[in-house]
Amino acid sequence: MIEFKNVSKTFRLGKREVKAVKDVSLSVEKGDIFGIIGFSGAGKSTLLRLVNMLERPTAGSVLIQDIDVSKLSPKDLRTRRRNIGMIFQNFNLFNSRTVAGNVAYPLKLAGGSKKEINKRVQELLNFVGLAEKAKDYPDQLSGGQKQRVGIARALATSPDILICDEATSALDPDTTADILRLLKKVNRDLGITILLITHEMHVIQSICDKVAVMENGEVIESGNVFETFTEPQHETTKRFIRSVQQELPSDQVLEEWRAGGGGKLYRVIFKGDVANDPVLSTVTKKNNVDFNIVYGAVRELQERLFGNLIVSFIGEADAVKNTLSDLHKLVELEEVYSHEG
Ligand SMILES: Nc1ncnc2c1ncn2[C@@H]1O[C@H](COP(=O)(O)OP(=O)(O)OP(=O)(O)O)[C@@H](O)[C@H]1O
Repeated sequence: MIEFKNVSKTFRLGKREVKAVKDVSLSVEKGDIFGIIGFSGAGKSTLLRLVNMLERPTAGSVLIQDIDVSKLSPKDLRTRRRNIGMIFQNFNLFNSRTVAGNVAYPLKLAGGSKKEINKRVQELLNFVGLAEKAKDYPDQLSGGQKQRVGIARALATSPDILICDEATSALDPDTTADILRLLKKVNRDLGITILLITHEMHVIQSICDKVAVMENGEVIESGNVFETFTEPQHETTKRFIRSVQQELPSDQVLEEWRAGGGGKLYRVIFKGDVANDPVLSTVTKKNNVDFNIVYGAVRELQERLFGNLIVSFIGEADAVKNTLSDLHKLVELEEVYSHEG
């Protein structure tokens, strides 16, 4: 659907060159929710601007539905752009137009009767849950409602692709969750492929199927979200994952655990089907060992479960040894902390 083939973009500022995107190759398939994550300056916005044809690549090509967009005539470019909806961090609404007026704007540009436009606007406002706000102005809306208008406007011309530029970065956590749910609905119910950029790992974790991690203009890691999350290869990816998933218990929890006698702590990682099974209780029961979950979480990633628990085992030394050996065969296990009290 969207293919970056060895794409580079270099900006020239007088004698200085800024290599914003370096030899990026990525494939976004139809129906994907594809997230590009990176710290500020990584090159994410430049990559998006190459997709909506606001920038041309210095080298390589960007194909959208198999068409090299850098080779299109200005007229074809305008037609193609209608096929790509876009939403922004700061919503970019017209404050002088009503909610309905904002959503109607791209439809008026595309041409169409007043009746058709009104019907479509009503349909879109129903879809985003803002039908009763049609006559309000943007400054009468909350941030989340403004982004809903932005989404309705982006969907007006029935695009195949929706591009989201930090669409939830200006919103509070609850509103972010609402907007992410709406984006998922856009993807599932309308079959629209979504390409988003973000610096927030929880956005990737919540809705993306695939992810690419960018740093210094390069894609340093990419793939399925579940695999990337559970087996990150690059230190920067690990940093992003740590931002949503604490590696170790807090100092306070560790202190309480030390006060209770200490010992050794193990990280137990459950992936996919194993996360549904009572592996810990079965294995510890068999070996006559008790266990204590000091810290941890089981979360859902792409509708699969992923558990990361920090556990201590209490029992005879040999029994604990056997427990560890049995667990090794079933899940990922590593010693992460030791304190002899
Ligand atoms: N029009 C431009 N002219 C010159 N340099 C640019 C231009 N646009 C971007 N850059 C530079 O390219 C690099 C990548 O910028 P880009 O905005 O793509 O990164 P980003 O990951 O989107 O960061 P942010 O999240 O802060 O927007 C930066 O060093 C930036 O200064």
